Amino acid sequence: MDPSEVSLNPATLQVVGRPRSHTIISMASQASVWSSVSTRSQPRLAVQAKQVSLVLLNSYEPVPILNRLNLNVQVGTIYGLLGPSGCGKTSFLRCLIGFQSISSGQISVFGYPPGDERSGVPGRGLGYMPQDLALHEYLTIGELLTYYGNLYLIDNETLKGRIDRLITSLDLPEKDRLVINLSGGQRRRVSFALTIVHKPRLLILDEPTVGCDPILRERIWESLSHFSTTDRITVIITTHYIEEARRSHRVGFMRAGSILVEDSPNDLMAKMGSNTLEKVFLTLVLNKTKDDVNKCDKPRQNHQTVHFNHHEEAVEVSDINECDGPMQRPRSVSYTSAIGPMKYPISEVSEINVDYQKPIKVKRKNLETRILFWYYTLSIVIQNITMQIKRTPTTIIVQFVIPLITLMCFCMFVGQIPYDLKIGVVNRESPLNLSSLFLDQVNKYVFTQVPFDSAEVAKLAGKSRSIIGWVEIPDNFTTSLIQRYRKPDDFTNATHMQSTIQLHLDVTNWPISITVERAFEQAYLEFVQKMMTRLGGNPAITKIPVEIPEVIYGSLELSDYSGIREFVSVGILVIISYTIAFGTTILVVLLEKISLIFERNFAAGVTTGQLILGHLITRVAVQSSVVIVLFIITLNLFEVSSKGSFVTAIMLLLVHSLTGATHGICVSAMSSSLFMASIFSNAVIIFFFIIGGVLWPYNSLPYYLKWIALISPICLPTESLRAVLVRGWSFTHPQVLIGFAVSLTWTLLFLLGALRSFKYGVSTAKR
Ligand SMILES: Nc1ncnc2c1ncn2[C@@H]1O[C@H](COP(=O)(O)OP(=O)(O)OP(=O)(O)O)[C@@H](O)[C@H]1O
Repeated sequence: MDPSEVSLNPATLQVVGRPRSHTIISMASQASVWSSVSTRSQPRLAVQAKQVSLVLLNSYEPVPILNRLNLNVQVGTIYGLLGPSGCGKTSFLRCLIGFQSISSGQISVFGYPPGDERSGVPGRGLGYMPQDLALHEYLTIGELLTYYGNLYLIDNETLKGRIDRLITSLDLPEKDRLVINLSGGQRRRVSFALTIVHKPRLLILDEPTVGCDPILRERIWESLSHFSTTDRITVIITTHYIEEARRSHRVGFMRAGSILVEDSPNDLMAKMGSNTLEKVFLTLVLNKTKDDVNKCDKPRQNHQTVHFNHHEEAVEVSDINECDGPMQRPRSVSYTSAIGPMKYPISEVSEINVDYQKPIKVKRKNLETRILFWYYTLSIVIQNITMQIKRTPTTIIVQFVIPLITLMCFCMFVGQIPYDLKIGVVNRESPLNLSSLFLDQVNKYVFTQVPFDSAEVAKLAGKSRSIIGWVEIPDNFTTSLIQRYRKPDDFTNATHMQSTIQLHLDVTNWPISITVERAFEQAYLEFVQKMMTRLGGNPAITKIPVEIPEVIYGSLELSDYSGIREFVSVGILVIISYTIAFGTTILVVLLEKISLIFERNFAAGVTTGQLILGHLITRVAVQSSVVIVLFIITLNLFEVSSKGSFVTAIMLLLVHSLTGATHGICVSAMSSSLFMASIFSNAVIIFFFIIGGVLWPYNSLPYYLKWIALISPICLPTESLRAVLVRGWSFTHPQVLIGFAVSLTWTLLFLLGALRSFKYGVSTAKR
């Protein structure tokens, strides 16, 4: 029989499940109800796992995580999933919710496979409390509860009432307190409140009591008992506080990916001859094998009497099933809580739980309704992210200020002529000669001339880098130069040497040495023209006989250096708009992913597409303003041409930011830690920066690298932006279009990569 077809009415269950014998069942004891029911009728199962195996692929080899795991959880019971750290509890829960696909076996949740809409899991039928707190730190308690309440489609009035009741009964601070200002225990209570705000029919709690004080732990267990007893919520809970799991109706002990044994805590303790569940745990997990346990699992001979009184906080077990050996002794176990009565009765929480007696009905939604619902959820996600962005204005300021400072620094010095360079002068001629005329022409802004008596001393200064080089002028320079000019046919080697100015340079700094060479060439041209005038020659013959009467694109007014600035600054603009979007997206998305906020959202029924789109839309909205401001500053302050359409240029930069943001989401989806993401992203960005034609024309790249550069997300979009700005090409020009095409293609690829990686998690299940 399909478990989902069984009536969920607790009254029916009690009738069906009433034992024929003289078993006494306390009304509060669902444990005994279920142990009786299970022997007499086919119970309705909330969760059933049959022979479930999971193998994950890490970087080196397949890792078996779950191994033929079998587990049954009946509706309206608390199931304690116990086991040593790393035995696979969380992995199983993730499979159950549908976050992780299993390698083999079968799981059904309320009769359907995980992820099936009819089970309501993930979605409104599930309350999932992940191991981490998974809370947005910059939202208030009220905003968080409202966010999840809206996702679960609770109407405003009802939600308001529930939030108030949850705050009171879980003893939370006022609802406009930011989560970041809460204590650890308060955060855990908020996390618990988010899990139950929508009256789910299945609660999955992964170590909800870890790090909680005894009062809080008691409160959580009290709530769970109430939910299962009164409201027939099914609870699956993992915990390392083994003794507290005695309040479950059934516990399953896991080891190495499979369930060793499943039973009610009292039965287990009796069978194992132990008076604490912790001893059972140690015996099972450390010493015993499954066979040892099964030896004791003989048919029950005695009736069972269980008293479980919530109000007195005591459990008594007597006349326990008999078993061979040490298991035969009847035992009486009592568990008394040291906690006094709760400040707020749990019934205040329970008031919100009413309607999970019925299976979730999935109405056939038409396409239009589905699309509307999809956009409704997306809009809630966007509102939530926007609220967080508003709460952290410093991050927006940083997004503006850091690129602005970078760009300003870049434009302030890249392409500017170096100045105040100390150059040594060894002039062997007497003053008032042509050598002095030459030295007068050397640019005084660029060079400070430092006279030296001999070449040896100048060389020592050059070696110690107190000067960048020195000029040496021979003692007979003027006479030899005039002779060279007047009698070029009578030109000897000695004349050549005597009429030559020698420049000794440190050429390790390329821009500096180029500056020196150019400055001296310029000084020499000016010197020769002045000399011609003095000697009665025609200065016009000293001009270089090559002219550029017109330019196709660009301007000759730009000096060499400002030309470099114009070339590189366009690339820098592209890199900044890409990397800021890339970096901030990685930070935001990866932090949400590793703090399990994404998991909580998925569990609430938000899809990967909605989360990705929500982040993309908000990121690009913030990024647009950054890009526009930077672009305007670059154009106006730093001599960058803007011949083409402003709108086309901005559009190119925005599409480029979008590529950066999707790249960030893709890296976040594939990374499991910030460390891994930062290593990966730094490597990628530096690679793109170097081969993307930002610093130097990509045409100089070796042939095979050129092709890699051309298909990279930086190179062609940078060329397109240059084409728009410097040449004034329009949107329809093929070289501009190709920039858009490359950016959009990469955006699509990154999106697909992100969707795939988020879907399958960091590791892929091997079938
Ligand atoms: N993505 C992964 N790739 C490879 N191995 C993984 C991955 N995730 C978990 N594991 C391994 O799977 C095993 C089970 O992990 P899981 O988190 O399910 O254990 P657990 O029982 O919940 O532990 P704990 O009680 O400490 O939370 C561990 O050995 C863990 O190292």
